Amino acid sequence: MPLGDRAVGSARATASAGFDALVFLSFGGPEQPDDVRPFLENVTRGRGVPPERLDEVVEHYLHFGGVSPINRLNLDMIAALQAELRTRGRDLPIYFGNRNWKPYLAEALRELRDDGCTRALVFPTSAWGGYSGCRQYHEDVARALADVGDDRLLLRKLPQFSGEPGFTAAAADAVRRAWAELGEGAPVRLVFTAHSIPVAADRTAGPPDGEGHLYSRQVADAAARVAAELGVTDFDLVWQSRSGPPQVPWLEPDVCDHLEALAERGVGRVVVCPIGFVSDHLEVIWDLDSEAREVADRLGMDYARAGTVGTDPSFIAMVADLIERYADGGGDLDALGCGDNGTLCRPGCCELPARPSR
Ligand SMILES: CC1=C(CCC(=O)O)c2cc3nc(cc4[nH]c(cc5[nH]c(cc1n2)c(C)c5CCC(=O)O)c(CCC(=O)O)c4C)C(CCC(=O)O)=C3C
Ligand SMILES: [Fe+2]
Repeated sequence: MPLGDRAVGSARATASAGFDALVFLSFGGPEQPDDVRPFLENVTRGRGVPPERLDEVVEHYLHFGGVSPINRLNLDMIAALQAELRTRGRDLPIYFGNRNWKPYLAEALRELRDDGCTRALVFPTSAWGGYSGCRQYHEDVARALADVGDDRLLLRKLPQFSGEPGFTAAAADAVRRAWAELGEGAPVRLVFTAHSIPVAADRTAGPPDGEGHLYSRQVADAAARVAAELGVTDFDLVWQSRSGPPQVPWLEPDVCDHLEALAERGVGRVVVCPIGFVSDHLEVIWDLDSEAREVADRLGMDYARAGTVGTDPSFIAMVADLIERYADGGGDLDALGCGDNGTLCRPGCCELPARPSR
């Protein structure tokens, strides 16, 4: 741009830096039994997930009629967010797009472009850094843009939000409700859980000049902040839903193994808080409400699962705050996870480690 144009005035520069749409970017999930296999193939392409594991996961989805709750839950969040933005006088249109299933991100981009929008903020439904939680969403944006092939589009991904007080406040409220379900009685052990990832992927999570382990550090920080809000000093952090070949190490302990260990130590009551996920999607309702609950029942433990933040007003307000911080072109563009058109927040950030051969 010629210097003369730049000197026209900051007012114009600010106005032109504003955003005219929001893209709500999520994981996606099947809507009917026939979707399950192709969906899982999308998720695991090139990832070395053993076929036996996929067969098991197919069964989990079929147990719920081949329908993941994730799309409906995302639409609920979108409705709540739209309402919140409206009450703030910010009527940004919201477009819904996914990584692994319909509606795909590229469809959302075509739709917003056809509606005359060119500059969109992207809210990803992951709070975390790391390859799966952050970098892969940048890759989704880059791939969808290449697919749509319209170089007028600007997509700015919002940063990782695991450190936002509204996120942990909403999770703390959900733990309080789960506690209330158990009622008075013996002490209750508080157990946080998040999606396991390969140990090697955790090691490379974060900027390459940092200490790595960004994902597990963020999860541990968020858990500690929720516990602090509840006045709990002694709690556990465990992992769930591991896949991949058994000889590849993933973050441990697994939630079910941990319940066994707690029972051996005489713990009789637990609240499990799925801090790693924003909605009650399949990995929550299967792995925690079916598998882990069954283990707890067998061990004679009282078990309550805290809700996810979902449409909790303090979580939705946090998302709206985040959007407003960036909507007029402001906000910290160096914040971890923030990037334009699929550009990584740091070069080499959250590298996907080479997969060990079987
Ligand atoms: C860190 C993380 C998040 C949290 C951040 C975020 O929210 O993005 C997350 C979320 C989710 N994971 C989900 C589902 C699945 N994840 C899988 C596989 C994997 N997840 C991984 C990591 C994560 N996953 C990894 C390292 C793999 C191995 C394959 C690979 O390297 O990519 C598989 C394949 C089968 C299996 O092996 O389990 C499925 C079906 C659903 C949707 C559930 C629904 O349908 O309701 C959601 C929200
Ligand atoms: Fe996953």
